[in-house]
Amino acid sequence: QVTNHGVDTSVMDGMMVASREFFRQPPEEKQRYTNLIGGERFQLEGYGTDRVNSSEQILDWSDRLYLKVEPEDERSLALWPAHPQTFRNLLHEFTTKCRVVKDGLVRAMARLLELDNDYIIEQFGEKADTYARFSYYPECPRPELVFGLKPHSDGSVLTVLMVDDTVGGLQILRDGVWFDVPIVPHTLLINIGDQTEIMSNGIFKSPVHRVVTNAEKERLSLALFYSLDPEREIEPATQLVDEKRPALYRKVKVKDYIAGLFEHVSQGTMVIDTVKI
Ligand SMILES: O=C(O)CCC(=O)C(=O)O
Ligand SMILES: [Fe+2]
Repeated sequence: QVTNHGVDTSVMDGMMVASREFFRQPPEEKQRYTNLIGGERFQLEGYGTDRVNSSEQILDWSDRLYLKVEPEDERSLALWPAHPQTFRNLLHEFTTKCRVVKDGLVRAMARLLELDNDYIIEQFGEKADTYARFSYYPECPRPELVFGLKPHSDGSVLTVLMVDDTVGGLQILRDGVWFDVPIVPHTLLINIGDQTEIMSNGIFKSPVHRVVTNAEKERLSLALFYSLDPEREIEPATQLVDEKRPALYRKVKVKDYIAGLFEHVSQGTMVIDTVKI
């Protein structure tokens, strides 16, 4: 959890208010930004649920808006809500500020690993992808039956997460036990993702987490997933591999890893297991 992050509270609050306003609109308004091309072919970006692969798949109790925010010249502005009017500017502001937070964090992580300060920054590459995922979890009449978001670890290098400051629901798995993540208003939660686990050769671990539903209250969160350039390959840093500690993960193309992630998330399995040696 970071507090002195430099992201203005007005931008944070504004972003939450604008997002809530977007999700509270009637379905036909939100459908303008649908993630189904021609009503059927799934694309990652846009409004809707995850890709549905089979009728057996267990869906999450949530509404999603997924937008690519970086590289900036790859934004699909047509999918960025035009209502409320403040939405686009706030998202631009929020991501600009969070980028600085992320840069500071990955430098600190590189130092902790005794790598070059800029080791992780350089791994990101010129065309590093950042996605924003807005998750809106409506009140759920039968919270014991369904997750807001199934157990998973993030496929990113790291995730910057802004959560509702009145309703909990995020839980993290530690030693086989689920713990509630406490809510501290105006902090940002930082989650280590699989790409850091791989680069650090397992020194950092990406935690498994989930969101439980709530019978009385809706909940909103915004996650920024910072990921390497999809065309690059990722592997443990050579400085962290030797005879005593061999590579624990094989080299993989980032794009393939992310594709695997969505496959596994829909089935409730862990993609990181596919690259473990
Ligand atoms: O809604 C939350 O608090 C968590 C969201 C999350 O874990 C994700 O989007 O990957
Ligand atoms: Fe997550």
